[in-house]
Amino acid sequence: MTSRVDKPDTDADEAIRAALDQEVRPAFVVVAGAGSGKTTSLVKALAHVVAEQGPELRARTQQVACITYTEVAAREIHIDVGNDPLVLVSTIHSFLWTLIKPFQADIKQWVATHIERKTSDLEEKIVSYGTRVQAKTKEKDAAELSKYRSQCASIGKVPRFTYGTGSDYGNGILGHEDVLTLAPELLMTRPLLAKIASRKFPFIFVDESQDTFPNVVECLKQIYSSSDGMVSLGFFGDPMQQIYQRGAGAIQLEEGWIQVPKPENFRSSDRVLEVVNAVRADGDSLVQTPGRSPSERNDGEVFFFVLPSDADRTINLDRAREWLDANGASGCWTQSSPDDETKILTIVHRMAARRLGFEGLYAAFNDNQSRLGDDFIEGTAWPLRAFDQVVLPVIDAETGDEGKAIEAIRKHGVLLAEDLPPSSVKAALAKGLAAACQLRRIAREDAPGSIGAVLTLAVSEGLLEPDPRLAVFLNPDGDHNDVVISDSTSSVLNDLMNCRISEIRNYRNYVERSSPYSTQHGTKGSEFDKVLVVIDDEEGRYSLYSYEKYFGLRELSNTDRKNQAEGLATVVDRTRRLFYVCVSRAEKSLAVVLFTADVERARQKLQDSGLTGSARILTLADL
Ligand SMILES: Nc1ncnc2c1ncn2[C@@H]1O[C@H](COP(=O)(O)OP(=O)(O)OP(=O)(O)O)[C@@H](O)[C@H]1O
Repeated sequence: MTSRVDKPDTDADEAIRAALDQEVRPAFVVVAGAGSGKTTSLVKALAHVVAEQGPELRARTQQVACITYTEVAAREIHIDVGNDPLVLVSTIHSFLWTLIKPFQADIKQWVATHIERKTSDLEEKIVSYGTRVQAKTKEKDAAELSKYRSQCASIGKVPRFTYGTGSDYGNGILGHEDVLTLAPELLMTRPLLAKIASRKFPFIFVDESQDTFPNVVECLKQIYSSSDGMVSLGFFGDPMQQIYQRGAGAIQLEEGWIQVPKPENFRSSDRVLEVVNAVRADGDSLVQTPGRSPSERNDGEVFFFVLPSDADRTINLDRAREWLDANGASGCWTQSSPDDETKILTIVHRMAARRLGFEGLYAAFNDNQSRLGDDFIEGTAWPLRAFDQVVLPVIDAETGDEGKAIEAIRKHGVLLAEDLPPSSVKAALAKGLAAACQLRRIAREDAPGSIGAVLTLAVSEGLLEPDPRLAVFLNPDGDHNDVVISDSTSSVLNDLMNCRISEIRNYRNYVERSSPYSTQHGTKGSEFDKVLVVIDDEEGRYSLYSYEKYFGLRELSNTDRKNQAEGLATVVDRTRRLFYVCVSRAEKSLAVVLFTADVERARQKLQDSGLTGSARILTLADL
């Protein structure tokens, strides 16, 4: 087991263990700030259950469930507990699917009702057409209606539903979104299912609970309450770090639940912690105390830069980094090696996209009025999954590691499917390797449109079993012809096809943190020695975030005021939370660079805001 398990115990760890060891197990909620060791406490709790109750749980073929937000986080936690199969660490989607997949009849019924609802909604729309409805819209609606009717006719014949990323009901495939709606609905309405789930998983822990969907939280509560004290349910989260729009935020405690505080911050130096607390003061005003022992504490350092948002941004950002090199106490801020300890956090925007070479991709997702634009910024857009799963592993295999390419094709394609007769394997392999060579050639040439070329080739040669939405886009009359995609999704896919393949790699490097740049979203849960947060609203193009509004440099819109009056999350709340996540990633040193039109006004506002603590605020004149 790794060092997270060996970290010294806190009061919280003792309180959690006491809760886990009770005969009638209470639910508990660990609510604490950034760097307080929530994930560490979760890992210690898992290790405790394995050590104390492992043999009993194994004998009853029960498992300990741990739900995390990403597959990367799931892998890390599983390693922490020695990859013990007793512990099932998974994302929300796959955990929910594990719970419901045996109940195929219930799933089929849900799907039938779901399609019926969509059909009747559309029928209603069609009968109430006004005189101004265009022929194109009528044609589109009629085509959609016939697809729904065809889906309805097919589902009776589906032997078993499986789970992919996008749905194709007629072919028995449920998508991510379906599982997120269907599983909570089944667990809430069928008491037997919740009971069975509680028997299988007597311990259920949720990390990053603030970003878990509210209906999932409700169904976990249902599993807990249906178990009569046999299930231990624990949430580990921080409402201030909720950065996904659909997250639950704070978990409401029910009667008899225990709230476990963790008041310390073990991550950040004193100066950084001062800013972390200042940013939080306007939110829920939770104040953290330094958690490290006096011998391990250090002052650290924080700098704020206010620079003009003109054409010289990139040059001036470099000047700020050079200034930090020369004047900061913590060494080099300018190296661009992936191993370097400086992390540069920017929000995904056109400027970063231009600088890092994925501007076309950025435009495809953000200029088509599609919800996929938000997913792109958050790093979760489904059309890009095919690249992680197959296209990039196959292209990367050029260096001689053909094994990884074959493994990816076997897992995500149809060419090397498990049921392939042994006599056909050799020919299929040869076909796959030839297609892989072609993919690499297209990638090397990297022409505009190479994304469309690689996807079309990977699908037609069976290297990739596409998401049904991508499949119907590429081949409207193919196997997934009943799948409906919206106009905005079609526009995104159209523009995506025209991009260069290198843009995907540049974007991936960026969101996956392997370049010195990271997205402000993708950095959640991580920590770095030195953090540079780059803030640039780019003329206020986003609706979700605005640092200018957050710092009081731009007026709130009428919608913002309306949201505020109704007690809904505003752009300022969302930006504060994102900023909190960013500044709290720093262990030793933090620098914040704000690009803005009126430097002097911004400098003054920052000064008055109290957010900068005792940090220096510098402008171009100081560099
Ligand atoms: N009890 C402890 N004693 C000393 N160091 C600790 C302790 N618990 C955690 N740490 C260290 O503090 C840092 C933050 O821990 P961890 O990632 O678990 O916090 P977190 O609350 O989950 O963070 P965040 O919410 O910001 O992602 C890590 O470097 C971890 O090793």
